[in-house]
Amino acid sequence: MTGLPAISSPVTALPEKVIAALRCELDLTPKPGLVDRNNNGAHHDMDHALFMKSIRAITPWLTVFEQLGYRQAFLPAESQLSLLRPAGLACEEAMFSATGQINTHQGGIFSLGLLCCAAGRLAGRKEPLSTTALCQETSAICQGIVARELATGQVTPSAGARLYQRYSLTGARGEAESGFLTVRRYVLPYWHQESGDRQHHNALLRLMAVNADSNLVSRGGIEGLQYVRHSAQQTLMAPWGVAELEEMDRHFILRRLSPGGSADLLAVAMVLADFLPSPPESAFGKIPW
Ligand SMILES: CC(C)(COP(=O)(O)OP(=O)(O)OC[C@H]1O[C@@H](n2cnc3c(N)ncnc32)[C@H](O)[C@@H]1O)[C@@H](O)C(=O)NCCC(=O)NCCS
Ligand SMILES: Nc1ncnc2c1ncn2[C@@H]1O[C@H](COP(=O)(O)OP(=O)(O)OP(=O)(O)O)[C@@H](O)[C@H]1O
Repeated sequence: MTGLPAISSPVTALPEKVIAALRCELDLTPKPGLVDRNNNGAHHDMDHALFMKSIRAITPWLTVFEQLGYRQAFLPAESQLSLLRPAGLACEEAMFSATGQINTHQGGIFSLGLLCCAAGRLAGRKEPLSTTALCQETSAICQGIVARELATGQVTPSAGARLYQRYSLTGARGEAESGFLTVRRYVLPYWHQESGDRQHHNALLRLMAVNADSNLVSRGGIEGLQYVRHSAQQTLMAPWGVAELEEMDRHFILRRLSPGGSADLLAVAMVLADFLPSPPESAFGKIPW
């Protein structure tokens, strides 16, 4: 698949929610080591404007992923990935051509593209969209991907495959195959503890504290990953705010560390959190009269 195929209107709200999440992740500022409105984090080849271009290039493909899922909803989940992949690769190509071959969103396209496809499959079978259903469907689509593409070493040599062989890191594939377990276990249960930007900063810190982010290892080795995890854990253990995040940003930039995998999972969390039930009114300390 090269050019964009003819597409009709989206059948679910997922493509729209994904675009909103990508924009929200990008605009969230400060973000340690990552591109945001203040700076380019640990990156020399990309900035906020380039990310915006990348989001525009990705946008039409999200409906393609959703519609592939919708039309193939009754095919077994295990046959879906190979049918989705040509569109995923074409979307990556559109991103690379919009950014002058800079990798702004490869991980994001993979994780969020799968969620769009999962939503399409659920809608095609007239099943309601929920956090659990979307995660289960994504996991079903990706069953066996780590064993097939990383464990056998058959995948074309990618950063992810090398890191699996050396450190058993399963990266974006492992997260998707687990049905985004890191997000479900470490982020969503705490989503309504905060609101506004602080809600998203809290989620990003929680992700950085636990995520086996292969980006960090390919840039800074296992020590780089440990440094980021430790730094996020320490920040969460004391009162924190923008000043602490800016301090982390300075340290990550000095060490050239960019938690790109956690940025991708933050966007995944934003999409999934939209399906969480609203918190009970008492959670906002409402006076009962
Ligand atoms: C799986 C992909 C992304 C391969 O990449 P690679 O081997 O380099 O994997 P790896 O996991 O190391 O990193 C890729 C990107 O994922 C993100 N990432 C890294 N670690 C994590 C993590 N723990 N959790 C989530 N995302 C992560 C980062 O942004 C990183 O740049 C991919 O290019 C691919 O298979 N593309 C084909 C298109 C496709 O199948 N699309 C399907 C859905 S549309
Ligand atoms: N705001 C963000 N800033 C930086 N990276 C992000 C951001 N949001 C998501 N990412 C993710 O981080 C990944 C880019 O990371 P990185 O630049 O380390 O990868 P690379 O280009 O493969 O490696 P390198 O730059 O070391 O050659 C993208 O695939 C993207 O999905």
